[in-house]
Amino acid sequence: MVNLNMPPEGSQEGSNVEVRKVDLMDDGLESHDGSAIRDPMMEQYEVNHDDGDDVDDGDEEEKMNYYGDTQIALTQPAISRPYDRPDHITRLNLDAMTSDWSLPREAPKRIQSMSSREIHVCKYKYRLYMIVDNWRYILYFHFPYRNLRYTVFGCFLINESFIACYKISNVINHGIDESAINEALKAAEEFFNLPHDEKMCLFSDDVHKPVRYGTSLNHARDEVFCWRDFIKHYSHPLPDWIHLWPSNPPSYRKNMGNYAEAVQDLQNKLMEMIFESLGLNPSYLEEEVNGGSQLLAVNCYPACPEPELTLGIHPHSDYGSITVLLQTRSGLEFKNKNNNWEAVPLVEGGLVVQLGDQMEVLSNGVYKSVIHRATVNVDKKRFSIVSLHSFAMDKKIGPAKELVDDNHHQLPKCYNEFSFREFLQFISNNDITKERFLDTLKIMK
Ligand SMILES: O=C(O)CCC(=O)C(=O)O
Ligand SMILES: [Fe+2]
Repeated sequence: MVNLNMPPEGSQEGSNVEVRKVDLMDDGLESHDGSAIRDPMMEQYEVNHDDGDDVDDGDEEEKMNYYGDTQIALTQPAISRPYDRPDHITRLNLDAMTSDWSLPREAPKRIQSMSSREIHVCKYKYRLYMIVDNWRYILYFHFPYRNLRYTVFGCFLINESFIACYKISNVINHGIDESAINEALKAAEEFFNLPHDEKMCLFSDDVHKPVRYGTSLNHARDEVFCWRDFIKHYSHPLPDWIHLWPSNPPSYRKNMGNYAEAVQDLQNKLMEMIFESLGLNPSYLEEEVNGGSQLLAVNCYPACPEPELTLGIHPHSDYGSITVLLQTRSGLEFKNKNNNWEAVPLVEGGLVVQLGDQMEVLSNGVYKSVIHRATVNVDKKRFSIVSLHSFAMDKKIGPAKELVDDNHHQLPKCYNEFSFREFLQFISNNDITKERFLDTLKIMK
């Protein structure tokens, strides 16, 4: 078997996605001539068998394979089926994308002047700042909101075991009922169990559609599809969108709606804390935060016979302010400070919170949006419900003026402003696995 995990020739950490031709004959399997060896493990995933020819001849059946609900078909043209790969196969560099964790210039004066351990009594009771190695660690204690316990760690919020798990957070005691979580997950599972044709009624590759079912990031452009199905829909304010959501399974709207509202409430609290941690007023942009957009991405990652050859979702950062993620099993990974992939541990009842591009821009680079990806596993399906929060579609977000000091060249403005609509425009026209939207906003000085 060809080792597809070998780095492509000439590739290096820091480069964007690399694609290369792979000599499929090396694996000793006949390639795509209609007599390919079929792996019985794979067989069980496939409903829409193709006709065995190797060209995209427009066969209706083959087109269905691309987007079929049995996910082996979703990634069929890409990297997951050695017996079925066309000769011109391309593959993902699973290490694609690097994070720039450095502060844009020097830390803001207010941060510089803090001693390395300083306890503040603030709205949320005690806050402990620790500045280590130019990194800002902020821990909150005794947060009164239904006993929420978490840690703000660098750019991420984590639970109290911040050594084991850094730069991304699991929030516990978040106040969202276990039953709301379980019912939302049940609705997700039932939705993905629906017949293929029914789900395909919602299929679209138009990223502007308020409700859409699909796979991958950009169906029209992606050379390699992800090993996932998703249903995405706007969710806030709920009455504006819920009537567009799937009407089947019958409990979907109610269960997913309850969860969406609870997470929206949680994000309001989290945003207050994050602003406060930046030295801004907790009610900074309050109206815009409350009136912003919430997009639920409900993901299903089926078991994958060759998980090391594919990904559930390509490396990317989220466009918004914060993302609140519920996962049924581990699989989420993020790029750490050393540019290595690190798994986010599964914390029972916990919600993962990570910061997105809008927060990096708004904080003028003090906080960084996290590059993350989802892996898949060999024998178990995984679900995630990802609540992507952002400011309103046309609200331009730039660095907070309190965090910019152009006059004294202490902390120049490091990013141009952008709106959510501009991000959508970008992903419609570009392959975001090759170019990071955020990089287009950086002001080089
Ligand atoms: O499912 C996951 O763990 C990651 C999903 C994700 O990053 C996204 O939907 O933006
Ligand atoms: Fe994401």
